[in-house]
Amino acid sequence: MLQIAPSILSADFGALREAVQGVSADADLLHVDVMDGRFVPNITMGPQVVEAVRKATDLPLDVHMMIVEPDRYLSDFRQAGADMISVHVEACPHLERTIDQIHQLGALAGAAINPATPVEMLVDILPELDYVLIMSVNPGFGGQKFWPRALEKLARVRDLRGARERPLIEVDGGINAETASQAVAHGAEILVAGSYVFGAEDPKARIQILRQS
Ligand SMILES: O=C(CO)[C@@H](O)[C@H](O)COP(=O)(O)O
Repeated sequence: MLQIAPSILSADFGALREAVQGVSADADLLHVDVMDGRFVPNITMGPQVVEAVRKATDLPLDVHMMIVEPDRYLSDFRQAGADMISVHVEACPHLERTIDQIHQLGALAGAAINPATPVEMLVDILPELDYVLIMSVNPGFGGQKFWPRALEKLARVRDLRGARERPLIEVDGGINAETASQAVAHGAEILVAGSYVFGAEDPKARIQILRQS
């Protein structure tokens, strides 16, 4: 079943609780973008924000770590309420160990890859992943244009997975009504959407549109 994960990066941080509660009945997950100004050229939120969001909703929190040395912070984010944690292949020299650490903490583990990173990097670790996060923009900012070649990458992950149910396939960046349909047709099962949902007058209606994809 298709899951919709609004990204709070595009929410009004001055009214974050209201923004989160406004989508909680309609979304399946909440996506939380953690950026450090090193792995990506932007700085966003830390465990305190995750803790505040945790108190505002019962939805599973899908924390996307766009940081160097994520191993140092996994436990903090898990304690703050992260249910799913994805780390970047490009930031993890010992990805298998990092994924194992996430599992030891009791969270679902995902591997995220930038547009320029081939999905083949994941072949040997695929059976250990709960989800793969295909970036369809270069990470760092909301509101960017969908990178069409991400579609081939989604299809390649689906092929690599074969008949197995896991890892689930998540896509993030530039998702709107049109790109959502294309992404789902190529294998996406979790759609992350920031500006399309939180930039709208009626975020709930936008979630319903994405669900039709
Ligand atoms: O990780 C990121 C950006 O790096 C995303 O999660 C953004 O939050 C998606 O924003 P939109 O492209 O949907 O506006």
